Amino acid sequence: QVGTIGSISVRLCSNQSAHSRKGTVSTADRMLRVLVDMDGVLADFEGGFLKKYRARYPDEPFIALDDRRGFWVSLQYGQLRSDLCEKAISIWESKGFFIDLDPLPGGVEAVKEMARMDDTDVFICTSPIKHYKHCPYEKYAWVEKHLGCDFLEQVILTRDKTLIAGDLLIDDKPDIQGVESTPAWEHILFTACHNKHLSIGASQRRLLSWSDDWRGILDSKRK
Ligand SMILES: Cc1cn([C@H]2C[C@H](OP(=O)(O)O)[C@@H](CO)O2)c(=O)[nH]c1=O
Ligand SMILES: [Mg+2]
Repeated sequence: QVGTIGSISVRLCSNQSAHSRKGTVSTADRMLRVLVDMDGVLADFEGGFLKKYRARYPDEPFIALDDRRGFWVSLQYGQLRSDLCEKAISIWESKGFFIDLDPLPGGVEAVKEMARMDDTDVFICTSPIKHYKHCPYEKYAWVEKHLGCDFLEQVILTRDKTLIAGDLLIDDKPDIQGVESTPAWEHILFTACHNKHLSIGASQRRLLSWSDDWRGILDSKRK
């Protein structure tokens, strides 16, 4: 089905939910629930940022991906030169930034495979930036573009991931905090340019990339 919103033509999805595809609410307790982060895990935020920053500010210094340290891009740019903090922010606040992000290798395929697995529910759990003019819309549009419109059912937008109950959260942010001090999920740190040098606690697990053994990590949580 095709419809229009203003001048934008959109495909209309069926109303079928994940539950009607995979079972009923009463079986939900034996389903493995996997929460997959978006930026830095499925979508190449860091690569997309650097490409657009260099195109917009060709005469300004930049930080090569290999030299990135710390989760917040604007913090490291601000340390390089204080006015570069605002310039960095201007990139991801611009129209088109989030929708244009390239998929990270293997991510889309892995999430599609998870969704097809028995006893497995997969959700994309992502935080929008507070400059909301483009980002929330474009995050949904990215999911539709790369995973298909049925996958829009699986999108969770939240600034506080500790409130979301799941068995696993695969996320590139090293410290995930919020109002819930004991989140239900185990955080699997997805390796990214900004976190690869970090030493993590003995009990924390990493996923080095989507070529790493994500199926083994899911199996380790099955009851
Ligand atoms: C500002 C900033 C945002 N982000 C991502 C993380 C969040 O998406 P996600 O939850 O999908 O990883 C989103 C809002 O902060 O943008 C970075 O990865 N690095 C940054 O420096
Ligand atoms: Mg992320």
